[in-house]
Amino acid sequence: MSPLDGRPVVTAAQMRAAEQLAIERGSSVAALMDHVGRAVAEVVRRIGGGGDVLVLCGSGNNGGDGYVAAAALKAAGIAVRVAASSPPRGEAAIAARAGWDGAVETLADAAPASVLVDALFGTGLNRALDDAVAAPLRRLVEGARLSVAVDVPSGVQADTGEVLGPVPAMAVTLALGAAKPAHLLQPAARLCGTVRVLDIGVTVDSDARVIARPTWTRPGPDSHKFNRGMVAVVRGRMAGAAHLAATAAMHAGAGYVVLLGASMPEAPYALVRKPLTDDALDDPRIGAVVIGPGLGRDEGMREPLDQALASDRPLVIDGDALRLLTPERIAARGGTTILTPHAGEFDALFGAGDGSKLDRARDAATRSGAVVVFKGPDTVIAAPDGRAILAGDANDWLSTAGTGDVLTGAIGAALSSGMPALDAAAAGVWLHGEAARRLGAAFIADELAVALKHARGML
Ligand SMILES: NC(=O)C1=CN([C@@H]2O[C@H](COP(=O)(O)OP(=O)(O)OC[C@H]3O[C@@H](n4cnc5c(N)ncnc54)[C@H](OP(=O)(O)O)[C@@H]3O)[C@@H](O)[C@H]2O)[C@H](O)CC1
Ligand SMILES: [K+]
Repeated sequence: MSPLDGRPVVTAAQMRAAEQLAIERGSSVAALMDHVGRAVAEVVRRIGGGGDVLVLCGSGNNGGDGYVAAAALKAAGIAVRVAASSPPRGEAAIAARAGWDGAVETLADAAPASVLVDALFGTGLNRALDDAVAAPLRRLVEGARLSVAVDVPSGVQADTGEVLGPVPAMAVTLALGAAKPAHLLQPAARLCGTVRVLDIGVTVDSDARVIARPTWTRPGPDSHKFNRGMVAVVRGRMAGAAHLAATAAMHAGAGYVVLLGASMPEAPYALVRKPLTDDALDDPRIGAVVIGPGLGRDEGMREPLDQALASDRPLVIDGDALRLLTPERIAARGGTTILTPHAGEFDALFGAGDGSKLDRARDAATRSGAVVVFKGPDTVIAAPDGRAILAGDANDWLSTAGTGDVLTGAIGAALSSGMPALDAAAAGVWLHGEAARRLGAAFIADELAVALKHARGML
């Protein structure tokens, strides 16, 4: 059982393919199910505190895992009961059911136990839970001290993170073999509780991963202000937003941050202020140009945006600037570009779509040729080559003005240090998330920008 950080994220189809490969190499569905069920039982035994257990089993292989787990718990001396929504159907699940020598109660009649194991539906969920399942599931979860979902909470669509029906929140979810998008994407992720990956003896790989603590070198004896990273932030109509981004870039560890479009010195004096002259972006030491926070969407702001797009410097584009662009225009730029849209900006730029957030972010990255940071309560970072990084579990208190500007600045700092774009975007998202976690509640964006330094100090 291990935490999610840096682990592959696979769809149900990818998981089935990995399972198929394991079978071709000599395993079988029954052997995998046996492995899974025993591993689930071991975790439940460890975290269940010796309490009695009720295992809910569905008709498919998720239910099969449940029967094996129940038998293994019983063999370990735990008081365990089983209730089923319907009889097992597949060969392996039928065999697993046969390995359980106790009674099988109906869901509607089952009494709660201190530990509930939800093995009703996993990656095979294909429609909303009907009331005959949803109502007892809720009652039994509410009646339990601890609820553990096998693979995904039943009612959660593993690939998209959609929640099909009124699904109760679980305390722990044991992701089998690898994380699925639903463990990171909202609204499903909120229902998973603590997610741990359970090794099931199947090798999985994917071009999507869970965000992990970044590798971001600290300053050394050879460091100076320019080789630590120089960030140029273009100021627009709302000076405060660019100021927040610039402050964030400084506290994320950039060596030199210049605010372009301002000339009067004011605190903080470490922030260099210069006018946005025609050659302001030509300085080859600039490692990242940040444009968009508080830029303004009026025609007058097209000029600085054109200047930024025309420069050969790596670019981070946020906020208002995203409203003045098209994916084709960004793709035509060439060079390194990172876009940081929230849902409204994303829809305006790429169109509203009905795919999963992961699919939509990937599609946007392909179309724009940019790394796309599709931010929100869950954040998907996608690169044009198909790689993706998922960050769940954001602090809800981030839903306040200016926190997006801080993220843009943090990403600018990472990019200016010379990291590849996807890594820089992920480093900024990680730093931002960690700073917010440390601040706790009701913080403001100004504090978040400063708190980046504490998160940076952890690296
Ligand atoms: N991936 C692996 O390596 C392993 C995974 N295991 C476990 O298997 C499940 C996936 O099992 P699967 O049998 O494909 O699917 P489910 O158990 O999730 O669902 C079974 C069937 O249930 C029906 N269904 C779907 N949604 C509903 C609903 N809302 N209400 C009622 N019934 C529903 C559907 O059948 P239909 O014919 O009725 O459409 C599903 O097919 C995975 O999550 C793991 O837990 C293995 O144990 C081995 C290794
Ligand atoms: K389940």
